[in-house]
Amino acid sequence: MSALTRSPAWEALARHRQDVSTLHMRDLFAADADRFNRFSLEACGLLFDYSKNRITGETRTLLLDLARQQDVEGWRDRMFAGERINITEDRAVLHTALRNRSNRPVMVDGQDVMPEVNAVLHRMERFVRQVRDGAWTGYTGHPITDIVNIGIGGSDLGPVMVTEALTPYLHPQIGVHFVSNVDGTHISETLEWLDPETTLFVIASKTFTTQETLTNAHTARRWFLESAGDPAHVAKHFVAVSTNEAEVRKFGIDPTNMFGFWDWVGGRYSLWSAIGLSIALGIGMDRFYELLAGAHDMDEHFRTAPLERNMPVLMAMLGVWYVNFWGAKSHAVLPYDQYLHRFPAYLQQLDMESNGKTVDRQGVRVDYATGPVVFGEPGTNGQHAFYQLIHQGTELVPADFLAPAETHNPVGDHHRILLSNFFAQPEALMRGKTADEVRAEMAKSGKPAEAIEPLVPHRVFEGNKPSNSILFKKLDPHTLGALIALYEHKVFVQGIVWSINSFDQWGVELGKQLAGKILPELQTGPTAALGHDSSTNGLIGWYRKHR
Ligand SMILES: O=P(O)(O)OC[C@H]1O[C@@H](O)[C@H](O)[C@@H](O)[C@@H]1O
Repeated sequence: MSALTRSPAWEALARHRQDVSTLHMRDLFAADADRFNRFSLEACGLLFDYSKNRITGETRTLLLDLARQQDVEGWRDRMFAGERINITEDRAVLHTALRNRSNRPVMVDGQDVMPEVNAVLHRMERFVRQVRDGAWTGYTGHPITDIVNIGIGGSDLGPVMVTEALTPYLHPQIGVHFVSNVDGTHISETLEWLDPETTLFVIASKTFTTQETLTNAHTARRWFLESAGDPAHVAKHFVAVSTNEAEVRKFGIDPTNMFGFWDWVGGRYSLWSAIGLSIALGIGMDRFYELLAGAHDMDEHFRTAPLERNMPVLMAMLGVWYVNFWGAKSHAVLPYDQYLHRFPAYLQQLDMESNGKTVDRQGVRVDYATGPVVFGEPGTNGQHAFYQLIHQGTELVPADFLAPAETHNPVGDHHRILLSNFFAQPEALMRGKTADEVRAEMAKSGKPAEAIEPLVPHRVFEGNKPSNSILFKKLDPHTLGALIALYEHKVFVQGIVWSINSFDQWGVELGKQLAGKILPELQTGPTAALGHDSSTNGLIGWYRKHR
């Protein structure tokens, strides 16, 4: 058994889990009129209601004991202080410095990184202003009408999610597009509608060696040069965002058109860096600063609020409660805001790439579950698809419901209808419907008892299904910044509790290596020998016959 599962705080929670196993939230609410007040808090413009969870006051105390035992506060302070807590890559983890609007010095290896951070922001500011004002023109002297961000993973998911979320703030004359997939369909379908004379490509890659991104970037360059002819025009239409100046040069982008960042910014935490350039080009630099300020507010809350009133910590520990003590294997994120439709996909990388680990920081295999499978869709679409399983299936699926009080699109009764669903679903999950309630309801329809009884089990909802509800006034840049940072810190806290390194991603490498070996094999004739297992040989063989 690991030190964690033998630890006093863990064992106390395991015992407590037995004590509360028969409690139903319906009864907890009935017994305590103040439950909402006791289990909710507001910070950074977000109301976080976690009263619809399988918890009592004692559960919260014991969960926070576990957080303290695992030294969440110490690790948090080490992260903010720029210590190299990403031990397998020997790097600091400082996405918080990118949005440190207080400008407090942040030291890495004895050097304050804030002047460099601010210098890049100022360069971005100048460039963004020129492009948005039309002062930056393409090779025929016309202003830029379309931005294409070419990147993948953290160099795509954050920018695309934020750009979608902040659509109401986008420049009316500038379209922002994203190409990530190496599938030629993605770039072909994007370029189809664009004019090379007025298109600006942002090649976003921390390493500038990512196969998908470079393949797409070379295709974009060929497409551009087919019209522009002279490679000297590339400078007006291609900028790079990267930490790797040598590779940027090799690609043919002048470093004066490069926006840098640093190895202490993880890919999935990079939207706050120059990787956010496409966001800033879309919404403008002032709005981008508001996004940073929202995240900074959440950083300050996370850094200073006592654990009992600390939103990311509470959220994280509730996740630990379900994953480790109730056997939950997944977590649903359900935004009741169409603009947040890429939020679950973004969180999949943030959470699953960070905490999808089997060994602890010392490299020892863990004997407890780590990160859950994260999934989600905007409400109400999800309701008409997979909510059935959440309400009546055998799996326990804790869920986060998110919604704005105010909509950007006040059309008729839409927003009230949307919100009535947002309020109803967590209530239904919590309350459920008993067999007697089903019988009474069906009897009202005049059905005879013998017709009712066989249907009762099918119509019963056990209830007691946990959820968090997060409400905010309006989805604006500041609120979105706070919301993203909330989830970043949640994932951080869970990684600390599980004693894993949340900041590497070795698990993505093996597939890349094997694809590198297979690529040349796809060019050889149908009979060339293949050295894989029989399944992989069979699949490649079939492809070679049918291509
Ligand atoms: O920005 P880069 O270097 O092109 O990397 C893109 C993505 O590459 C993937 O391999 C990593 O798993 C992600 O974390 C990363 O965001």
